[in-house]
Order: sequence, then structure tokens, then C-alpha cells
Amino acid sequence: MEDCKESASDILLCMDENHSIVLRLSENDPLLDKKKKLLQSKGYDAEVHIQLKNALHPKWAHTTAEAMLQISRIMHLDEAELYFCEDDSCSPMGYYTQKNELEALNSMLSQVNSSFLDDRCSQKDILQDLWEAIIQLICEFGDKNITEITVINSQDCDKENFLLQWGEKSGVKNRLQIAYIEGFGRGAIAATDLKVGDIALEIPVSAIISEDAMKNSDMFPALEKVDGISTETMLLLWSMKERYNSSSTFKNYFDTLPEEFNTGLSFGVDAIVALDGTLLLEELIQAKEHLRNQYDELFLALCGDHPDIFPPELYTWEQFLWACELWYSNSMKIQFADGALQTCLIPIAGFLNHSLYPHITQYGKVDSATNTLKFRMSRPCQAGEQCYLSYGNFSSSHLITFYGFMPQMDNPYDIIQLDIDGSQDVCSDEFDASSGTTHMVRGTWFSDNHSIFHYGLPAPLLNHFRRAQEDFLDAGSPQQEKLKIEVEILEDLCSTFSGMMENLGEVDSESRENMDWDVKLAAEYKSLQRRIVSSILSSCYAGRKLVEDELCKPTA
Ligand SMILES: C[S@@+](CC[C@H](N)C(=O)[O-])C[C@H]1O[C@@H](n2cnc3c(N)ncnc32)[C@H](O)[C@@H]1O
Repeated sequence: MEDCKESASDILLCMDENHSIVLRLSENDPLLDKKKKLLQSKGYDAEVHIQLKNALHPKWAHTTAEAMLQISRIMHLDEAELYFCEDDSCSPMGYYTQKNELEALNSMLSQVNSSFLDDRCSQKDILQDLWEAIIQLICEFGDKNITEITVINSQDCDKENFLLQWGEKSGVKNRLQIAYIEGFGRGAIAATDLKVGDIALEIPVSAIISEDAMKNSDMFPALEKVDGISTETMLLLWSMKERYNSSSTFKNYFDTLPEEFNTGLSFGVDAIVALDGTLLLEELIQAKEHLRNQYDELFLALCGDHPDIFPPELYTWEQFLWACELWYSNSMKIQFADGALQTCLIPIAGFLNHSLYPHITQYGKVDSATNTLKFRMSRPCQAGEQCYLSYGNFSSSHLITFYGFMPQMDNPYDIIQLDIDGSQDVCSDEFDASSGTTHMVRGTWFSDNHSIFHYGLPAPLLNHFRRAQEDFLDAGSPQQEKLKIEVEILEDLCSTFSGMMENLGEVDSESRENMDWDVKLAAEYKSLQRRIVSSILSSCYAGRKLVEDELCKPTA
């Protein structure tokens, strides 16, 4: 292609014999085929070359960054994000999810950074323009999502500061301060302005609590002999005792841990009762039952056979639950330089709270050159702002169960899975994200398209029902028949979700101010579920009205 000055797609499709940046779908991506189809539906291939040679147009860098972003977003979608993808737009916000947007932009940035390092690339000034355009997009995105925090100065942070000092002596490089923040417990605050790419925190492997510490302890030979025990469970059992070891290498870390974690696993009876009719109730009960069975099995074996190594007073059910909550809410999966994946506790990094709009998105891999774990900024954080991590694309029910909080922002991963077998769905020629997947819904405020045939509901779900109904129709059936099917689908959905709403019961009028933490969280979760179901019902009713109006129009 010769002329690459004007349109974004032309810029991207130009093949350059000198140097180009390549955006490529990974062959190992389990969603490869679906993403390929989505890219194709938008006019792109699974591999897109960005031409640098002909960047003569004054707006080249900006137009190119915008076009790269469209592709990069799709390449970084996860399964749920892909399911809820809409044809013409991402969402009313203009992106799929905040985390997807940041990952997409940062992966573009790292592509440009690697091109800078490539000696064969002679277009450094053009790369610089592109780099700046991407940084500008990241900063603009950040400005839309600023959140306020209130630091509680009356709470002292002596133990936390001792841990920071221990960290410094152990080789930790840190640009964060620790403080109590309203609604968060402790949190990490940027000590200075942090830019995209800056390292907020760097932890040497020697300061990470990993399998090594447990394997070097006196309990390992006994643990090793327990049939079928996982390394994670061994670590959990080790931490129950290490917590009280006054000569532990990690004493400063254990000293900062709370007596109670207050996750969903510690919900009392009143909170459980308050969850009646919600999806969280089932999740919590299952998780707790699983842990209780695990405890009963383990402690018969360990405390009975080795009371000297596993003193029964340290290995009570309450202490076991504390350790489970510690590991669920504070551990991270880390890939070490040898490729091994381990679940670890990371002193200091454990103060970073979660956000749907994090500053740090990629942190799980040890840098083999320095043998450290680096927490790199995916977006800027001003001095005094709370610096957030992403724990993962988790629903509020998962976050309550294992972390004990619910995000304040609308959570796009709050999904209601439907009991419909998606494995029967046959992929048709057009893009269809439904084949072989579980069907689901979420708050319809996340959708940009509430028009007829869309209704703010996910296309794969509607298409699944249409396919089931259209068996009774042939291709030549009149539009009126198709519209009648739409009414049936919407009525079925209304009846499913009305049932769900009824199960949730009456709206509670009690003020939440004086409620216990767990009952309050349960009530907040129930309101959230009501809000999601109510949005789906409203969308179904509004959709049915649209279709019925259409049916009333005289046929040509
Ligand atoms: C890894 S720790 C983070 C530090 C923690 N705030 C503390 O004081 O130790 C994870 C815990 O922090 C709290 N947390 C994390 N993100 C939060 C958020 N967005 N809102 C409220 N609490 C949060 C929850 O209690 C969670 O179990």
C-alpha cells in the first residue's frame, strides 16, 4: 500500500519492509478464535503491522494510537468481557472495562518501548511521537476516574513503619507510604508523584514469604508425609505457628497482621440470614463447608500424631480460619525466575488495596536480571493519592467471600451466570461469542445499546434463545413472526428475573449505620443484586414495549 497518510485502518494495514510495530494475538490465548472473529468483524487481522515509515500526517501519532487501542482492547479481553462485547461500541463509558483499557494501553506502550531498543529501527522520532500520544491517552483516561480518600491521622502506623524499615534493610525499594484510610483499613499512598512505568515498589525475592521458608522449618518433614496435601495448605499450616515465632525472619510482617480479617468466611448468623435469596449465600456456605471438612481431616492427623510440632492450642478451627483468610486476602501468585509459580505473601505489597481502576496491573513475575518483584505503574499516581492494585477480575460476591469488601464503583464483573447449557450453541458464520460458553447477564447500565433486538442484554444470550425458537421458523418467515419470538424471549427472561427478585424479598428499611460490619456488607450486597436484577427487568419490559409497538405498525 502506498499512501498511508489519512485513515487509521490504512496506517495499520501498511506493510513496511523496514520497521513496523506488530500487534499480534497470542497463539496460546484460549480465546484466540473468538477474538480473531471479533477483530475480523471490525476489519482487522489477528496480526496487525503499524507502519512507521510514512508518518507525515500531523495527527499521525494520535490517530495511530487510537486505532492501535481499538485492536489492543480486543486482544486483552477476558472471557466475560468478550461475552458482553457489543457490535458498535464498548460501553457507555467508551471502553470495555477500566482494567482492559489500561492493559491495552500499557501493552501498546511496551511494544513502542521494545521498538526503541531495536537497533534496526531508524524511526526513533516517530516512535517518540507515538509514545507521547499513548501516554496522553493514559493520562486522559486517568483524569476521568479520580477517587477521593480520607486518611485517618489519629491511627498510628508504628508497626507498619517498622516493617518499612525492615524492608529497607532487606533491600526493598519503596516509593509508598502506609496510612489508615477510611473504608480501606491500611492502604499505600504515593510518597512522590509516580509516572507511567515508574516502579512504586521493588521487593527482593529474599523478602518474599514463599515455600522456602516453610520447607526449611521443622514441620516440613511431618507435613510432607500427609497424603495429598498441597503446598498451599502446608504454607497455611506453617503460617499459623510462624505468627507466634518471636525469632521469625518475618516477625515484622506478622506483627502488622490484624487479629481479625473480617472476610465473608467470618460472617455471623445474622449476616448469613440477611443474605437469604442472594447468590452470595450459596458461595459462602460452600466455601465454609469445604474449609471445615479440610480442617477436620487435617487436624485429626496432625495434632494427634505430632502434638509437639502442631500444638492443639495453636491449631484450633478459629486459628485455621484466620490463616485461610490471611492467605485468601493477602497472597499473590508469583512466577519466579526459574518459571515456578508459587503462592506467596509479600510484605509491604500486602498493604496495596484493590481497585477496578488500578494503578498497577501487572506484578506477578520476578525480574530475573535483578531477582526482584517489581510493582510498575500502569497509570500515573500523584503524591498523596492512594495507589491501587488489581487483585483480578473478581465479582463482588468473590471479593466479599475472600477479601471482605465490595468495590464502591460499578463492577463489570458482577455477573449472574444463568443455568443454560451453552455447550450446545453452534457457532454461526457471523461473530458469535456464545459458542461453548456459559450464558450470563449483568447490570444493563453497562450496555450502550437498548434498541430493539438488543435491549441492553448480551447478544450471545439473545442469540441462544433465538436459535432455540427459530427451529420453528424457516429463513423466509415474515418479520412479524420473528418479532413474536422476541416477545416470547423477553417474557421468559422477565419471568426468570421476577422470580429472582421475589427471592430477594422486601427492601430493608433499616438504617445501615448501626449494623455490625458483616450484616451491613450483606445488606449492601443484597441491594446490589436487587439493582442488577431490577435493571434487567426494566430492560426486558422496555424491550417488550419496543417490539410490541413494532408489531402494531401496519405491514407493507
Ligand atoms: C492485601 S490487603 C490490603 C491491605 C489492607 N487494607 C490492610 O489494612 O491490611 C487486602 C484487604 O484490604 C481490604 N481492601 C482491599 N481493597 C479494598 C477496597 N477497594 N475497599 C475496601 N477494602 C479493601 C480488604 O479488607 C482486603 O481483605
